[in-house]
Amino acid sequence: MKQYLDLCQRIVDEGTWINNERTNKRCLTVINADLTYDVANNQFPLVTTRKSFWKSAIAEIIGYMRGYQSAADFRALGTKTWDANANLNEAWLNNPNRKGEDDLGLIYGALGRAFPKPNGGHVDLLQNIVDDLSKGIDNRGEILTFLHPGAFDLGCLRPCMYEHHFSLLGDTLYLNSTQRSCDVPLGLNFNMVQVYVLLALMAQITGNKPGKAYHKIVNAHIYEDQLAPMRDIQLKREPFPAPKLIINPEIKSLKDIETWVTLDDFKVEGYQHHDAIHYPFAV
Ligand SMILES: Nc1nc(=O)c2c([nH]1)NC[C@@H]1CN(c3ccc(C(=O)N[C@@H](CCC(=O)O)C(=O)O)cc3)CN21
Ligand SMILES: O=c1ccn([C@H]2C[C@H](O)[C@@H](COP(=O)(O)O)O2)c(=O)[nH]1
Repeated sequence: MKQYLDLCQRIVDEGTWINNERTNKRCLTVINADLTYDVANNQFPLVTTRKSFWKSAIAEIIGYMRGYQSAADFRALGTKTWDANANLNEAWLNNPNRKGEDDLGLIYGALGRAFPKPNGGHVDLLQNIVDDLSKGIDNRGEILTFLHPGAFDLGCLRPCMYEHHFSLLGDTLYLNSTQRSCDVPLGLNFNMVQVYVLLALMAQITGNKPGKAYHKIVNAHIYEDQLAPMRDIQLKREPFPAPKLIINPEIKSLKDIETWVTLDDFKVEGYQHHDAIHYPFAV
């Protein structure tokens, strides 16, 4: 939590105003931030200085692991966070590749579960990584990438957290996740949870112990209409201790995640938080 608040404060104190053409909003921006999550000791990085809707964050990462490409599928799992990008984003609505209501196109897992090969066919990157890690193999390239520059016009949004690189030291699993663009008040609140859960789940289904997760952010920003609540409300609050995340131990394989897992398989214990703050969302 401290590292999150330090980043928010750094943006407020040292950020540069940058005009963002896509959203037509100005963003107070810094370049480069490195966050670390101690998954081994269950230090769940949940924001406590406002109420966090952590179940939505977990629904997103499960949807990415399943390769979802429809906002309706994300809603069925328990989050509405992709509705605006599917159905209110002007550029996407005018894109001839959009296949109708709720279509997100080739985003995140839709690529990671079927990455197109230059010579034809697809690779299921996630399945390959799970297979290797389950056998104790780390080929020093266990990389789940969602970034395909040739597919940018086939999806509603380029992936923000675009790469997850897994590493094994003995039977301890590590994760390095990279994010190109980060909406710190809204997106990061979710992305921290997702990096943590991805390492915890991957360790659990491959029979390894979770170690640390390292989260690199390149462009970290606060939109102009989010600045006042961040600076004058959220940053004035005292954080509470980190809660614990409990994952159903019956989740044992990627198939389990693909088939029966729901948000009821995740519980947070000891979550003390301040009141909700409703930040504006830039489409
Ligand atoms: N501008 C922008 N920021 C983002 O963080 C973002 C995007 N766009 N587009 C793609 C996804 C969608 N994400 C979202 C979308 C909505 C919320 C949001 O509204 N969060 C509220 C309530 C969530 C709920 O009730 O479930 C929050 O208070 O955190 C968060 C992340 C993250 N990503
Ligand atoms: O997981 C996510 C997804 C999106 N975001 C934010 C970062 C930006 O504010 C927008 C994406 O806009 P681009 O113009 O494509 O950079 O969404 C996030 O923080 N986390």
